Amino acid sequence: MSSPSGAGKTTLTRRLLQDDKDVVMSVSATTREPRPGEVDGKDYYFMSHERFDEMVEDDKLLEYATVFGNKYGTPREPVEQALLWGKDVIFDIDWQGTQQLMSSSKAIDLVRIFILPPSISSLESRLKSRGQDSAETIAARMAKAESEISHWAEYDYVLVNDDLEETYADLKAIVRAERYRRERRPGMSEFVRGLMDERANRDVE
Ligand SMILES: Nc1nc2c(ncn2[C@@H]2O[C@H](COP(=O)(O)OP(=O)(O)O)[C@@H](O)[C@H]2O)c(=O)[nH]1
Ligand SMILES: Nc1ncnc2c1ncn2[C@@H]1O[C@H](COP(=O)(O)OP(=O)(O)O)[C@@H](O)[C@H]1O
Repeated sequence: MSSPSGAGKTTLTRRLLQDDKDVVMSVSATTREPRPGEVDGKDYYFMSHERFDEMVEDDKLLEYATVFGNKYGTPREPVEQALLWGKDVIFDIDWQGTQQLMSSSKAIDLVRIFILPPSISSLESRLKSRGQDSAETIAARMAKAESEISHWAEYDYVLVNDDLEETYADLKAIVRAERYRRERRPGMSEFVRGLMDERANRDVE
């Protein structure tokens, strides 16, 4: 899931995590400072530039990018573990990370969702009302919004997060429908074979 900063990714993903036990969050590594209330290991793995570079060198990140002057990356191991357990993983990452996941890791079956704000002025007021960034940081995020938004057409789904309840219902519908895609139902061939066998047996009887 990607969006310009402040469009509502964190709010939406937190709700989905609470509601859906088959979904886990990919907790990113970052060199940015924690915001008030953010918890290390839950919101992000906060770390120095040196530690981050070590993770890159050791190939411990599935993707990484520089956003607003800080580095952000997706730790590989927890994602691979969660997928092995049959979980769905949400990535709250920018367009650069999404492109890298698409091109590099064939093991990850990706659904890309882009969240747009209803207007630029509401984006700004949401960043201000979040009350966690300085005026300078908010200005930098607003300046970056246009370039993030320009990547919207690279995504499978695009949601305009005007009414939160409606957007959340749409997000849940997407997740639900995607789970029924034929290619994600490996047990289905066997099930259908069973149906055919049952039918053939009835012919014999
Ligand atoms: N490529 C990449 N981008 C990330 C990762 N984690 C966070 N981001 C992006 O970095 C940007 C800034 O995130 P953050 O500082 O938490 O501010 P936010 O935009 O208010 O959520 C957002 O666009 C995130 O989607 C990551 O692991 N990889
Ligand atoms: N549909 C919405 N209507 C009004 N405010 C919203 C909506 N969605 C999110 N917000 C608020 O906007 C602010 C930014 O949302 P957040 O989820 O932190 O965005 P992001 O993770 O994309 O930066 C938060 O204060 C959040 O409560």
